[in-house]
Amino acid sequence: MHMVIIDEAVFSPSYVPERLPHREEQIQQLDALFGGWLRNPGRHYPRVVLLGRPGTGKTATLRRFWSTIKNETNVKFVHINCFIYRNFSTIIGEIAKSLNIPFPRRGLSKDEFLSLLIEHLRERDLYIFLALDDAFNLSADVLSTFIRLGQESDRLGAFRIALAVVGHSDSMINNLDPSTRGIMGKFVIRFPPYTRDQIFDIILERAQMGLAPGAYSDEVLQMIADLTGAQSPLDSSKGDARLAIDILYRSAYIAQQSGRRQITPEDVRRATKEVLFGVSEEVLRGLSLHEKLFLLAIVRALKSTNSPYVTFGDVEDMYKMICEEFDEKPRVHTQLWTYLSDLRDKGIVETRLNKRGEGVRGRTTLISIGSEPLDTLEAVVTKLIREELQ
Ligand SMILES: Nc1ncnc2c1ncn2[C@@H]1O[C@H](COP(=O)(O)OP(=O)(O)OP(=O)(O)O)[C@@H](O)[C@H]1O
Repeated sequence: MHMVIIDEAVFSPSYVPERLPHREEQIQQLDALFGGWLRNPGRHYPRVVLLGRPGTGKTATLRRFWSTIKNETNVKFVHINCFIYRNFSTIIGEIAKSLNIPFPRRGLSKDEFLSLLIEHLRERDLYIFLALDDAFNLSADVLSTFIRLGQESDRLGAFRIALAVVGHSDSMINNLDPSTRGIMGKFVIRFPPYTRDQIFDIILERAQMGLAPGAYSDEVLQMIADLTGAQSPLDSSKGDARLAIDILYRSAYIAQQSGRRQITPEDVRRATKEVLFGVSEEVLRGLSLHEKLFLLAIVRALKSTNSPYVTFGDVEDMYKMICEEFDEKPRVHTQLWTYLSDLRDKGIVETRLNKRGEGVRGRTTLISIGSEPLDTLEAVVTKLIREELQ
């Protein structure tokens, strides 16, 4: 079998790459808030909230930042996954475990546990950089406890704790009582959803590290980037690098299992179908007759090429042929553009502008379908058209 994937490890969820493209600013902000304390800890309480939707690199950025610092310091990094550890006793237990502190499992009050922790830090002259990841899983009460712990840890002479709280949205902080909210106050670093171009850079680096040379083309990476990247920061469902990397890996796997050396657009469609919901038949049924004919034209035009994209012009030609086939009078050019934007809004097709556009009208908009194998889509759309014409 041809090896398409040459390094599985770079696709594992825990892998943190050397470079994190497009997160330079966030790393700098972390350094501004924590760098001084980490290199010479104790004199104040550094704290931050990292906010961004899933897959925007919050955890990776935190880990990358830490790895640039760790050798210079007597601080320990304690990372708590709050999806798994949700209540006070399991979190304090995890902290104790990662510091090798022998802790009684029960029998102490919350305050006694906290005092014991601070006491141990003082005795061993240790400091901790505590990351509460996915902290929206915690109750406001538990989250407040750890935010205040840092504030109060100087009772024994030094601020022994730095805190990073990670979440998806402002509501995690807004739900806290005003005085605790005040402690986190203005220390917020935001992680905007990755745009298509940014996702492209990220998966290109991953492909260079993990896939055989020649196994991937720019076009295939672009296709994944278009599917997963945000078109604007307001695009609320997109911008997830984890999803993009996952689709890349699955596409590579499918190519490899099929005994091919190269990932094809159809591999990407199959891979995407595994991780996203495909287009539902209900949505297709709701399209007008000519919108269905136009969609069928996109599908057929894509099938006739090996490229992930076709131009609007190609589709228009195909549409006219299909109208002839079904004995329908073609709709006018401008109407077709309306269909296209509707199909895009419904998530059935993606569009992008051809950067190397030759400037010929209709040749500059590229259309692709990433979420559904073309054969399935063609069969369903054809069936629906026939039903409607009967
Ligand atoms: N800028 C980047 N460069 C390279 N890889 C990245 C980048 N951002 C994220 N990734 C990768 O995407 C995946 C998800 O990133 P990460 O776990 O940091 O996201 P997150 O924002 O913490 O998500 P969640 O909120 O779901 O925990 C990881 O595999 C990570 O390595």
